[in-house]
Amino acid sequence: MTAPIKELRSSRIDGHEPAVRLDAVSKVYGRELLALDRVTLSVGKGEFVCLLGASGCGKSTLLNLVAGLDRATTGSIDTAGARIAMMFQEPALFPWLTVSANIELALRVTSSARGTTRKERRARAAELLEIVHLSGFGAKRPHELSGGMRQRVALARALAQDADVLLMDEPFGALDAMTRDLLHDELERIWRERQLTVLFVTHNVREAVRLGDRVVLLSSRPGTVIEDYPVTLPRPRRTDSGEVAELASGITDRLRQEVLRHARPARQATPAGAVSAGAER
Ligand SMILES: Nc1ncnc2c1ncn2[C@@H]1O[C@H](COP(=O)(O)OP(=O)(O)OP(=O)(O)O)[C@@H](O)[C@H]1O
Repeated sequence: MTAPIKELRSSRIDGHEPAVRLDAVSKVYGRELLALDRVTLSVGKGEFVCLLGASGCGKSTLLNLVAGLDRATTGSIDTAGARIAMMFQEPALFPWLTVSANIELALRVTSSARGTTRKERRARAAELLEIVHLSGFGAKRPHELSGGMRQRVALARALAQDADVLLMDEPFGALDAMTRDLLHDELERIWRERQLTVLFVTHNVREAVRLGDRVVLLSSRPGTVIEDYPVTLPRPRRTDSGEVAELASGITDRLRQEVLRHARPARQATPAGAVSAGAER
């Protein structure tokens, strides 16, 4: 029998050895657009941290900086030599390649798979497809799959990179609630089995509570950490459970307060409807 997830997790999280550490990180775009303002945040090895905040508060910016796709203006980011993979709302698969070939391509540039033969990469791709419950779909093209299946392929491709840290930017934002629920279960299983560290951006407060060990709230732009909620509810959780709803409701109130605080002066200066509704989603 497998041990309850809570027990398995605690031994890895209690040490709090950081996998990702941001220290007073600021990001200025151009001359004066301050997107992030002295963000300090630590994500422990094996921890699942969800990042919430109003639209435009700098969540994607933060992930891009951690991924090394862009540089912080000031402050420091330490990823302790971790291998990092990123997943977006769009699966961004190559449409002319089969599902298997999309994953094999990722394997070709992964150091641990370097020097392997095509046959070995194909076998490894089949294993990864099995992990995301897509056995038998390797020969399909992306357009033959549903949105949820394409996101599973994107997840398999991220796993192909042998990552320790998975950065996820609203990966399930475009999916229907049922598909999203299934993917939550699968992501949780994979996170546990592969001992991943996950930093997960979402606009959906219940999704954050469903998945996270912690839910970190950023202020409206410039983004800075304003709350850090530990989520101690036992796993697996259900998005529609009373406990998840209760905690999510408290976080939503805080988020709404923050959005309104920021929106009031903007309302006077911008046309009606221009104020973000990010917190409502
Ligand atoms: N490459 C860029 N150049 C200039 N400004 C940028 C760039 N990327 C983001 N910004 C600006 O930085 C701010 C933060 O953007 P970012 O995309 O990180 O926010 P977000 O919280 O991820 O938004 P959303 O929730 O809507 O996806 C926004 O005002 C955005 O317009």
